[in-house]
Amino acid sequence: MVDTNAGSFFSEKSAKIFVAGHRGLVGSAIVRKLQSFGFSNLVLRTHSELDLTVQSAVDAFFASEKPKFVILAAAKVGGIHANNTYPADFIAINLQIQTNVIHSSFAHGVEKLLFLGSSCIYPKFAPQPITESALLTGPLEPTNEWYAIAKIAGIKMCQAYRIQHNWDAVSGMPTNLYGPNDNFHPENSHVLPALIRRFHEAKVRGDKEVVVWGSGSPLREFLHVDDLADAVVFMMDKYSGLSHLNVGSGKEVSIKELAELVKEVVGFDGELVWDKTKPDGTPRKLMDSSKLMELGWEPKISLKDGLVDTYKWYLENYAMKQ
Ligand SMILES: NC(=O)C1=CN([C@@H]2O[C@H](COP(=O)(O)OP(=O)(O)OC[C@H]3O[C@@H](n4cnc5c(N)ncnc54)[C@H](OP(=O)(O)O)[C@@H]3O)[C@@H](O)[C@H]2O)C=CC1
Ligand SMILES: C[C@H]1O[C@H](OP(=O)(O)OP(=O)(O)OC[C@H]2O[C@@H](n3cnc4c(=O)[nH]c(N)nc43)[C@H](O)[C@@H]2O)[C@@H](O)[C@@H](O)C1=O
Repeated sequence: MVDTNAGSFFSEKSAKIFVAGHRGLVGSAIVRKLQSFGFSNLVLRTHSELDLTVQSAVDAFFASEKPKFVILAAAKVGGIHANNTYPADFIAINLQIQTNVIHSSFAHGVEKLLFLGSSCIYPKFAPQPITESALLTGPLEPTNEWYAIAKIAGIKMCQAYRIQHNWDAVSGMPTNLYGPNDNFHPENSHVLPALIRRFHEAKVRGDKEVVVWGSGSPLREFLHVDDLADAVVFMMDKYSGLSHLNVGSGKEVSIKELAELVKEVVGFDGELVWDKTKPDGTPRKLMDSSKLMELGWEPKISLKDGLVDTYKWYLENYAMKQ
């Protein structure tokens, strides 16, 4: 279902847009993309200025700012270890943030909201490539089911408000993302930034080997965050329907292939050692993003180019400060 309201976003470059989570990997890329298109009235709040888990503060913010559009890129986010270690945080914080932001957006007259979920919403053994219709057809991957349940609730909340109130809330489900402003924490980050940092630090120290988690056999689909930001702005303009939409590159690599590529880009010339005591997680999660692609969006940045760009960003902005 595609609504007739679609297509007006680009004609409203001075409309007030609240980008929640604007300092994160995704939020910062969305801000860059909106600014590059000439959107000039962005409302931004850091976590310490506005804690989105506090319902009264969120409601007061919407009552006074009254944004016209909302892009929800604030969440408790992390890789396989963080999801597996802090399940209470992942379910509770995400349910709180998204419930507060979605409800207050509706209550204070926001015209359109875009919610971001993740490919982990799908069953662990969903048929590949995964279509939107695979949602709620089987058990989830245990390492991230708490986060996935919160994200599924977010999709359903957007759908419920559309059905009951005819309100324009849409959901995008990105695949594994990477790029500038990623989280490079050694344990809590996702695989790609974790490996950039580990290979870089090993190169600097002159180590002979680098430890990589799991068996190396899981397959993952990676998308550069600038492509995701392009999809988000595209959806704000062109999409207004009940179904969530997958946002992926359509290309997958094994973790072993990824590790070899990061090793090459960073210039580490030692060996890889696999720590099989660490979980592999989902064996494969390639999404079918044809619904979004048929509307006219396409990814542009290859994994190799994106990795080179992200390692450059890491060297200039992160490694320098350690
Ligand atoms: N990274 C990925 O690979 C993927 C991400 N996504 C989705 O994209 C969205 C953004 O993720 P990403 O950019 O990677 O995450 P980041 O951790 O990089 O950024 C999250 C942002 O949310 C803010 N935030 C967290 N808690 C609160 C709070 N209580 N109040 C206000 N702000 C808060 C953070 O602020 P602060 O840092 O100050 O706490 C930060 O700016 C999420 O919905 C995520 O599920 C989906 C698929 C893959
Ligand atoms: C986006 C997605 O991200 C999470 O799911 P995930 O795809 O499993 O994420 P990941 O990037 O952490 O791991 C991918 C693979 O890579 C392997 N791996 C090797 N070495 C390291 C390593 O050093 N760090 C990490 N994190 N993983 C490593 C790791 O063992 C796994 O096999 C969800 O929890 C959830 O947040 C979500 O939606």
